[in-house]
Parts: sequence; structure tokens; C-alpha cells
Amino acid sequence: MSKNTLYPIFLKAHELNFLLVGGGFVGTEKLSFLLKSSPEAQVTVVSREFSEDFLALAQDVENVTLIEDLYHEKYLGGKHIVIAATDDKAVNRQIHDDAKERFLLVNVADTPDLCDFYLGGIVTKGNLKIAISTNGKSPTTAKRFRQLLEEVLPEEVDDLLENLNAYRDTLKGDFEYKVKAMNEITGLLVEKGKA
Ligand SMILES: C[C@@]1(CC(=O)O)c2cc3[nH]c(cc4nc(cc5[nH]c(cc(n2)[C@H]1CCC(=O)O)[C@@](C)(CC(=O)O)[C@@H]5CCC(=O)O)C(CC(=O)O)=C4CCC(=O)O)c(CCC(=O)O)c3CC(=O)O
Ligand SMILES: NC(=O)C1=CN([C@@H]2O[C@H](COP(=O)(O)OP(=O)(O)OC[C@H]3O[C@@H](n4cnc5c(N)ncnc54)[C@H](O)[C@@H]3O)[C@@H](O)[C@H]2O)C=CC1
Repeated sequence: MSKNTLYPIFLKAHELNFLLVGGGFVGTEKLSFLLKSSPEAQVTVVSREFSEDFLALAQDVENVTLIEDLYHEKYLGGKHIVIAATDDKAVNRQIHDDAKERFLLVNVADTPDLCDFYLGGIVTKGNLKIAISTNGKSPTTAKRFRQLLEEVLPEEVDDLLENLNAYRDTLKGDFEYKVKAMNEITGLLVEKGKA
């Protein structure tokens, strides 16, 4: 069994500049999940041509800029994160190499070995966000777990978070005291036999 050493982080996508190359089937899938979680993500998309589905998703989104062109390294300027989703392996590799040269984080959708990070299945319930990865082994399983959790997690988990946040704000005392109080009140969540 291969080791799972991935480290998930939660990006403020609206404060980062993304470059997506490829406005076809996979580009549509990647952008739709990015926008589902982060509707204000700043994304520039460069593609030789855009599919109808892609245009339907992206052309009216203010924070998404479409550029009809072949990939060129100049498009990496000012970007933090790059996603390569063309159907040309050589172009995808070029994007990867150019991005690495600039120390940018890069995802090559069709080649896990060339990814600095994977996009995951994402569940959002208000302030709660859960990201799911299968270490690249089975994206469809990540999707299934996402669907399962979307169904079983009640919308009320967000009320719980809001209430706990309000309680936290009422706590007087030093840091140590607050940690203790928050641990006590949330302890019920993990106590066996209690829901
Ligand atoms: C490594 C990774 C890199 C990356 O793209 O980041 C990657 C790679 C590949 N995906 C492929 C195919 C499919 N991907 C999906 C779906 C999703 N793929 C996503 C992520 C990832 N996909 C990363 C790993 C995530 C992890 O660690 O688990 C999700 C979770 C997130 C997202 O896309 O935003 C999103 C579900 C979101 C949701 O529903 O919530 C479906 C299912 C469907 O669409 O119904 C299929 C078709 C079925 C199949 O082939 O399995 C192929 C084969 C291509 C080929 O054969 O040509 C490769 C390449 C390879 O594995 O070699
Ligand atoms: N990670 C994933 O979730 C999946 C990955 N794939 C893989 O992803 C790749 C892309 O497949 P699709 O999106 O289905 O192809 P597609 O043909 O629908 O889209 C490719 C897009 O790339 C653009 N393009 C091609 N060369 C370009 C260049 N030099 N500069 C700018 N844009 C360029 C095309 O205009 C087109 O819009 C395939 O290699 C496929 O195996 C496929 C399914 C799922």
C-alpha cells in the first residue's frame, strides 16, 4: 500500500489568481467544482477554443476571464496556482515545467504524477467544509463520499458552529481556560454512544 502523505489546506480562492488552461470537458469539470466551493475565485482561462458547456458555466461570471489563445508561458505572470486541462499531453507537461520553474503550484488533471496538489471532493454545510481525497486512486469514490456526506450531514451543523462561536465569544479568562471550556462543551460530540 502506498503512503498517504498529502496535506490538505483551505485556500482563500478569492484572494488568489488561478490560471486554467483548457476550456473543454475536463476544464469545465474542474472550474465548476472550484466555483461551487469558491464562487469568487479569481480565474483566468486560456484555451484554443471553448466548449458550449464551458461557456455556459463561465462566460457570465465576473471573476472569470476567458482568453481564446494557445497556451503561452506569459499567461503564468501574476498567477499563484495553475491547472492544466488540455487534451495535449505535451502542452500539459510544458505548462507543468513552466509553472515549476516559477515555483507555482500546479495540477495536471490527467497526470497525477505531475500534480503538486489534487482537487478533492468537497462538502460544504455553512461554515463547515470537508475535503475528500483518495490519494489519486479513485476520484469517483471521492465523488461518492462527497454525495454521501452531503446527504447525511444535517444543515443544523452550521447552527451548532454558530452557537459554539457565540459561546466562545462570551468566555472570559485566559487562553488555557478557554481551551478547557471549549473542549468540555464540544466533548459530547465525540463521546461514544451519544449523538
Ligand atoms: C488525481 C486527480 C487530479 C486532479 O484532477 O486534481 C484526478 C485525476 C483523474 N480523474 C480522472 C477521471 C475522473 N475524475 C472524476 C471526478 C473528479 N476528479 C477529481 C479529482 C481528481 N482527479 C484528482 C484526485 C482526487 C483524489 O485524490 O481522489 C474530483 C474529486 C475533484 C474535481 O475534479 O474537482 C472530481 C469529483 C468531484 C465531486 O463530484 O465532488 C470522475 C468522475 C465523474 O466525473 O463522475 C472521473 C471519471 C471516472 C474515472 O476515470 O475514474 C482521471 C482519468 C482520466 C482518463 O482516464 O483519461 C484522472 C487521471 C488519473 O487518475 O490518472
Ligand atoms: N482529471 C480528470 O478529472 C480527467 C482527466 N481527463 C484527461 O484530461 C485531458 C483533457 O480531456 P478533455 O477535457 O476531455 O478534452 P477536450 O477536448 O474536451 O478539451 C481540451 C481543451 O484544451 C484546449 N487546448 C488544446 N490544446 C491547447 C493549447 N495548446 N493551448 C490552449 N488550449 C488548448 C482545447 O481547445 C479544448 O478546449 C485528457 O487527456 C483526458 O485523458 C479526462 C477525464 C477526467
